[in-house]
Amino acid sequence: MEVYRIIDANINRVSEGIRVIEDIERFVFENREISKELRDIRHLVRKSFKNSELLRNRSSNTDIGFQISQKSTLDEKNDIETLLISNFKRAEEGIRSIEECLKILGHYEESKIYEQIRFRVYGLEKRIFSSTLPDTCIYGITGEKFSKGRTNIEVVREMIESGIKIIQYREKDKSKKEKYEECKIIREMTKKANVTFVVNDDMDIAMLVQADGIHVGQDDIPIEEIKKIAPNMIVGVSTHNKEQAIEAVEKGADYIGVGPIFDTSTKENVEKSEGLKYLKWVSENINIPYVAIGGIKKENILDAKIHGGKCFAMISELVGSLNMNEIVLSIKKILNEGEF
Ligand SMILES: Cc1ncc(COP(=O)(O)OP(=O)(O)O)c(N)n1
Ligand SMILES: Cc1ncsc1CCOP(=O)(O)O
Ligand SMILES: [Mg+2]
Repeated sequence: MEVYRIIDANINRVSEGIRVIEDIERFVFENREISKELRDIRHLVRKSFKNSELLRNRSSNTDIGFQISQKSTLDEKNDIETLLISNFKRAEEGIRSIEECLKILGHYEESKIYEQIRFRVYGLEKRIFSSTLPDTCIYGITGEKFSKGRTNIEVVREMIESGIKIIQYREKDKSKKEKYEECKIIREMTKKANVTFVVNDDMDIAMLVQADGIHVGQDDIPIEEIKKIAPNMIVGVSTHNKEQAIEAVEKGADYIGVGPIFDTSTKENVEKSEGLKYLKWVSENINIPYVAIGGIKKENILDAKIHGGKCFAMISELVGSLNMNEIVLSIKKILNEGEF
């Protein structure tokens, strides 16, 4: 029966799609937890039908889709992210197709199971794509004291307009209530502009305004605790040496702050680090995203890049500039990266 052929074809499609994602998570990102979840889903899909029923209706040599796919050049994937996206789509579409076929056959219970599988896959997709920073970025951080008379909100607006894609709210001189009110507004602004929004220190505020992430220091709430109550939130952790970096990765940080790279007077009682030497070590040994921070200016950012820097967090260089567009453009030009 034709409907069984559709189901059969889609079981293969889903399993293959998930297998590609699983291999990337396992071998490229070495994410044991996510690859295990993918393997479980793949096995569930493979075992969900009696093979005999499906195999009787299998006829791949007369499948016109196979002949089209052999000639197609549309599916040439040239980077890991594109490969992940297309295989998620392949798996999700396949599951949906199985769900619908099961309904036609009157198997409503089984169709519901496939619906649940589809939501598990959506959840994984969200986890994979929301938990990483872009490969290269300018990471803007607020600080009203250094903003030459402008408010945090005004500065954030300028950051967004100049194309910064990740912004952290850091404010050491305001009450909880004031910080909360500002974060609420910034959340709205960043959401509209598709900019990632991270809150420094205050987990309660991050949760209340539904920020994308929280950044914590070495003496703040442990990563594991944050993950328990907010599993989808990006967690960034400040690190100043190799031991802290390794520990942050083991505990499940989504990215680490690396620094201070250069001298800075923006942060009081700033920690010590081996700066560029530490950054180079991170670039060679740590396999999660990392953000260089501390005293980064357009005059020294190239040096940080040469030492392995890819994402650069800045406070005074950005908020202290009266022309945000100009400073961001000139930094991009120096980094010679074009689009961020
Ligand atoms: C991207 C990034 N890296 C490091 C820090 C510093 O955070 P923390 O150690 O919590 O110190 P304070 O910023 O709270 O003074 C950061 N905020 N962002
Ligand atoms: C928050 C923080 N953490 C380490 S250095 C630093 C301050 C960064 O500010 P600036 O970019 O002005 O040096
Ligand atoms: Mg902090």
